[in-house]
Amino acid sequence: MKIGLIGCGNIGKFLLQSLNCDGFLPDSRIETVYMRKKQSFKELSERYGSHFCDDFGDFLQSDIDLVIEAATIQAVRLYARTVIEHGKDLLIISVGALADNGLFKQLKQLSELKGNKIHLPSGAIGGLDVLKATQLTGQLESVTITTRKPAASLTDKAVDNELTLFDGPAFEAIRQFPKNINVSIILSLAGLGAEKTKVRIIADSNVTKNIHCIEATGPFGKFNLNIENNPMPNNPKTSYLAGLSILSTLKCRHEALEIG
Ligand SMILES: NC(=O)C1=CN([C@@H]2O[C@H](COP(=O)(O)OP(=O)(O)OC[C@H]3O[C@@H](n4cnc5c(N)ncnc54)[C@H](OP(=O)(O)O)[C@@H]3O)[C@@H](O)[C@H]2O)C=CC1
Ligand SMILES: O=C([O-])CC(=O)C(=O)O
Repeated sequence: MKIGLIGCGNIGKFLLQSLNCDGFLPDSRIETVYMRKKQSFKELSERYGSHFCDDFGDFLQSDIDLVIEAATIQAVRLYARTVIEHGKDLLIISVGALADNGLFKQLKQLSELKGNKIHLPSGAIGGLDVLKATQLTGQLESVTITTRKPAASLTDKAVDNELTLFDGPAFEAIRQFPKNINVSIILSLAGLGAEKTKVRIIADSNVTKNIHCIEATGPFGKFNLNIENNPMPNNPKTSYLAGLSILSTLKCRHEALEIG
């Protein structure tokens, strides 16, 4: 699989290391990277062996089948449509962009029309299989996620113990915390939507992990998931699992046997 990557931050570099250097998926390689900081091109291309460019047209013209977005919600807004229009599959990790229902529908319709796939990895959480199964059969009544991160990842304010920064629906949570609560939108897409999915965001001066606690209820029963993620070394806001979930999505793309 020939991959194009948008964004070369924390997750982007993790993917370059995993695919191009460590060879975790032997048939997949990041061929081209689109990024804005031209001054790092030489060093990065020597380290990872990819072609780096700052012209999006050149990026799309390069020999790639799938584009991974690992940048920002704004980058999804800017580039996702064009990527699909050019007949490429697309993997989005800044999935909070899809809280915008108009954009979500547009990308879905466009990919159906072009015969391309859009992949939305589970990111820093799990349990989406449970939500999808129960939602499909009308068995899902409520979904809540409580996210607790080290205080400095969420706020500049001094926090003594813990401070609840947000308590409300997912669509508003991602508007206020676009770099910290993408998980609430993948949860919404799998379950009850961004208006009915409830979110609490807590800045905690006592934790070093990114902790997500999910609770779902309905006639099917009750589901609880508590995940304590180690953060990535260079961006404590982002959990290591988010990067791992992209690798897993890539691995499953063409497999004959599907688990979960
Ligand atoms: N779905 C999930 O569960 C999770 C999602 N995320 C999301 O994943 C994304 C990546 O995370 P992470 O790698 O940690 O973030 P980083 O901030 O480490 O890296 C993002 C990179 O994207 C680049 N970038 C920003 N805008 C653009 C653009 N328009 N075009 C090209 N490059 C751009 C930035 O470069 P520059 O220097 O040019 O600004 C930066 O290097 C974020 O949106 C984050 O919120 C993170 C964790 C979990
Ligand atoms: O990485 C995490 O734990 C969650 C996160 O930042 C996000 O959902 O945007």
